[in-house]
Amino acid sequence: MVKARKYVVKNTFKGLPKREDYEIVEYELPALKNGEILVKVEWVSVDPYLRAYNARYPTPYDQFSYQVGLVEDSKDPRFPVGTRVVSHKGWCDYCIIDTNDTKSDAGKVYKLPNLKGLSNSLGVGAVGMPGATAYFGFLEICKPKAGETVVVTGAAGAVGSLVGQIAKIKGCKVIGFAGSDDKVKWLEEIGFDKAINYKTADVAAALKAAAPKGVDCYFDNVGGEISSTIINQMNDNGRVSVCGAISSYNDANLPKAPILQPSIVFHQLKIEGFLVWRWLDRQPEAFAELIKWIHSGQLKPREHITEGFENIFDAFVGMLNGENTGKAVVKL
Ligand SMILES: NC(=O)C1=CN([C@@H]2O[C@H](COP(=O)(O)OP(=O)(O)OC[C@H]3O[C@@H](n4cnc5c(N)ncnc54)[C@H](OP(=O)(O)O)[C@@H]3O)[C@@H](O)[C@H]2O)C=CC1
Ligand SMILES: CCCCCC(=O)/C=C/[C@H]1[C@H](O)CC(=O)[C@@H]1CCCCCCC(=O)O
Repeated sequence: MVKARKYVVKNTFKGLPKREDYEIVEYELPALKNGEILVKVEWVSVDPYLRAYNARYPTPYDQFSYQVGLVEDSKDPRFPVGTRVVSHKGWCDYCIIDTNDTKSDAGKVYKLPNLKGLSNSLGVGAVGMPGATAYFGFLEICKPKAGETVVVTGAAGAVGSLVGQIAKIKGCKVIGFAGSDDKVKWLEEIGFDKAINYKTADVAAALKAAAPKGVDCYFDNVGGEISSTIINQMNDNGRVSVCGAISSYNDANLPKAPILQPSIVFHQLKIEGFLVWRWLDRQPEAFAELIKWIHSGQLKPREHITEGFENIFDAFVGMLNGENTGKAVVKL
């Protein structure tokens, strides 16, 4: 018998999630049935959607999330012992996965792509859901052209830092907004043409100075007032990819932001939201390209690593508070 631990969400969050909203449950895993695998979890992801989706699920529920793990026992010949898998089984140290389970909206378990020597943690980051989000959400919706000006918010995070670097690969001028001077410094080191600390700058004036000819593409990770300010500086036929709205995930009531309709109409903007699942069947294409760019040095994924099962909650809240530069992951 294998003893396992998992985080159970006990409460619907109010504001920033609190430790007492979670309980760590220890239990014994049952024997494997046909079509099941036993996985020792190695990397767990903490992501903004864990906060954003909380109100949709009646409590208690097991904290879902992406994870990378090693198959230690198997009753499915497609996943032999020793295989590394990516699943959405969440914050736990051991789990049993039904390989045919399609219940999770986040998709079925799959084999970790061949990362050709890169860290397996990238399976929940640059070569996982956040990587696919940056790749498809930017390229398919913004359809950037070389020479265009691209703005990214949440620029030093998992998705934003990849979007900015992909935009540079495509020959664009890239401006990023992030929440600290250290993040700004790193973004300029990895090739952003300009990075701006949105907590200390006059956002409208700083953007006007950085993009005097206006903005062609905006990849929106945060929503709220800063997004309205950016959209109000867009050029004719500009494209906005709305990826998320982390500035409001802890708010019970949505904050007000300046009106956008005049800019949308006069500049004939296209504003489109997306969920990365739209391109699930094309995920291997994104992963192959992202791995190639990382190996060639054109894409530098950074990770903010927390160690230990007991520290997953702190890593989650830390990410919501902006402590991460790059992808926030937990090593078990
Ligand atoms: N549509 C889709 O399919 C998907 C959407 N997403 C969305 O993409 C966005 C980025 O996710 P991800 O890259 O994983 O997370 P990040 O790695 O970017 O981590 C979250 C970051 O958000 C920033 N942040 C926190 N509060 C605020 C605030 N009030 N205003 C502005 N920024 C804030 C912090 O950076 P800072 O220090 O700069 O404030 C923090 O580091 C999220 O909105 C997420 O929900 C992610 C995956 C898929
Ligand atoms: C305004 C809220 C926007 C939230 C955007 C966001 O971060 C979305 C993330 C999803 C992404 O499209 C693909 C995912 O895996 C994320 C959602 C996962 C849903 C979990 C469902 C739980 C389950 O069925 O097990």
